Amino acid sequence: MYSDGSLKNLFMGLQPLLPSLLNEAFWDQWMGTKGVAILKLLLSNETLLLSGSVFLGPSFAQYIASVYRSTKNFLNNQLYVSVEIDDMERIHRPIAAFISEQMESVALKMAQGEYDRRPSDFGSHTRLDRSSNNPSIALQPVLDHEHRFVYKGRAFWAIRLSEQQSGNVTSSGTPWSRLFGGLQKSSIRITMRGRDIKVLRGYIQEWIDLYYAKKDNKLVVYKCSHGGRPGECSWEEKATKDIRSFDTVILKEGQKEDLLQDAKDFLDRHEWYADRGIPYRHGCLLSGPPGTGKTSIVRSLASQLDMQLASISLTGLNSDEEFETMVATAPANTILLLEDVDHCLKVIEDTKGKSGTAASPQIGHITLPGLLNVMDGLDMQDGTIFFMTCNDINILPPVMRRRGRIDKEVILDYADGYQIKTMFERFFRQTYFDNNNDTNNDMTWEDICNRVVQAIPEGVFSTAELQGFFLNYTFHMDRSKKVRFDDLFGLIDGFKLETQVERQNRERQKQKELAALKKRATKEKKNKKNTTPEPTLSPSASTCTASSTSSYVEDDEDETPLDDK
Ligand SMILES: Nc1ncnc2c1ncn2[C@@H]1O[C@H](COP(=O)(O)OP(=O)(O)OP(=O)(O)O)[C@@H](O)[C@H]1O
Repeated sequence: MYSDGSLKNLFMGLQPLLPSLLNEAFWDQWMGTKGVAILKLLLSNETLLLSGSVFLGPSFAQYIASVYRSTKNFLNNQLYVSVEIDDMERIHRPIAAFISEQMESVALKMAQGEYDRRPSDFGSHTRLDRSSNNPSIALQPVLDHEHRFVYKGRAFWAIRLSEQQSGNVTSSGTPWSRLFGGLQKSSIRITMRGRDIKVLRGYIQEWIDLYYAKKDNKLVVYKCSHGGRPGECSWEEKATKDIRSFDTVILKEGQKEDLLQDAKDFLDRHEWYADRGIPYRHGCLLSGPPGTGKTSIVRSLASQLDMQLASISLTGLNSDEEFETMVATAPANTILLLEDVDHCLKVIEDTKGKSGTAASPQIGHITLPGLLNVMDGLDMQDGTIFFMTCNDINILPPVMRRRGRIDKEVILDYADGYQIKTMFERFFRQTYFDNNNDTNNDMTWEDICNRVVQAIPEGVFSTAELQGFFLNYTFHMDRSKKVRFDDLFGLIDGFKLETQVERQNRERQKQKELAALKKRATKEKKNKKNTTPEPTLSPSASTCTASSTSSYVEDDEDETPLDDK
């Protein structure tokens, strides 16, 4: 499209040659007299001309097309610069969002509609003015159709290339992963007039920055998506969440402030680590019953530290190598979150004996030595903070909790009096007491709080359970249009019973999931054993011995720990 004018110039340049082409002496010179005689015979004999056209015509047409293509490419290379971005690249999403935005100011006859994943105020000036919460549509160029748009007075051409057309780029996702994952490769090519590709790079970087600027005050959650084969995985931006304010996470007194200070101290000590040659990474372990705020505090900490969150599911990984790659390529400025490690270690415990390779216990496909290696931080980017969460800390082998692997351990247990009171205040004080004259007549706020703390036993309910209970009560108050906390005290016994039943159900569900995971892991090991004559242990695995997860012993136990910190 953008070389048509240049081709015309080329043909104009060839015009002066025409008289020579009509002169027989010119062809004599090129083909010799015999060649010209044969050509004349062919052209004067109708049968030969016809059969020649039928058999040679298509090849000739193909030849002409390929000459056209190479001329076009030649001219493009001289006059235009292009950047092609594979859809597996992390920058693909921001660029696609920017192009989608441009499509709204281009006269399109046809476009591909897709779910609008742009930040909420991205391109708001052209977006449909909608008050509905229904999903909205974004327009993308149709595959293999080029579109011209103008940005800051410069013309750009964008094309989404299909699998067949985008042969030029490769990325972390290889064709194999697409083949096995059923994914079609595609890419975006951006073209601009000019000779210096750095200028185009500057513009594209601007579009990416624009995309992320819209996400300020948001928490971006990245998750890894897996290809079909080990090592084939990449980080994907999964969600953009509102920032969770620090005040809304209610831990035991001083706990969250302590966690925040710990992370800040670490981030301030880059040089300190470098001077001592210690991997600049920081491991934190949060343990406690379900619903005590482990995930919530990590999210909130990420926002407090102006960082994003990258979450890895250990059971979804295909191999130690994949785990290392994920950690090494985690998006910049993110906290790594490994949730429910105890859950994964239970799978290790149950499947390792059956494989006959006790030295290589596995979590799905990753081994305990693999996990420990990653925790040691050699593959981690400088400045990585990772959080592990677990419900039962006793399942974790001591070697995993060693200093230098885990630098900070915090137990988030069932709610104490402080948490009950703080949460109660957050839910009710302003809306149902301070701003409401109808409230409990003769009782002061302190009276009400004291009664609540006395009625709800400490160390029995998780903060998530309390949240559910209080939330229901606000609905009840709103419905009945009455604010009488007396009712609340009467509901506490029922709440205890309900909680008990819910916990039993949750436990049953967890056991089911665990059994399914173990079954999958054992089956995969069996399959592996049948297809591989002798399982090879990774170098890390061969240096380790284990008789049980909890008594896991490592050769390098005498490594210098971080105790001198
Ligand atoms: N300490 C807390 N402060 C405020 N909200 C909390 C707290 N604990 C739990 N919640 C609320 O309960 C829900 C679940 O919390 P969260 O996922 O953080 O718990 P968790 O400890 O990570 O649970 P699990 O062990 O099951 O992963 C969230 O909606 C969260 O807002």
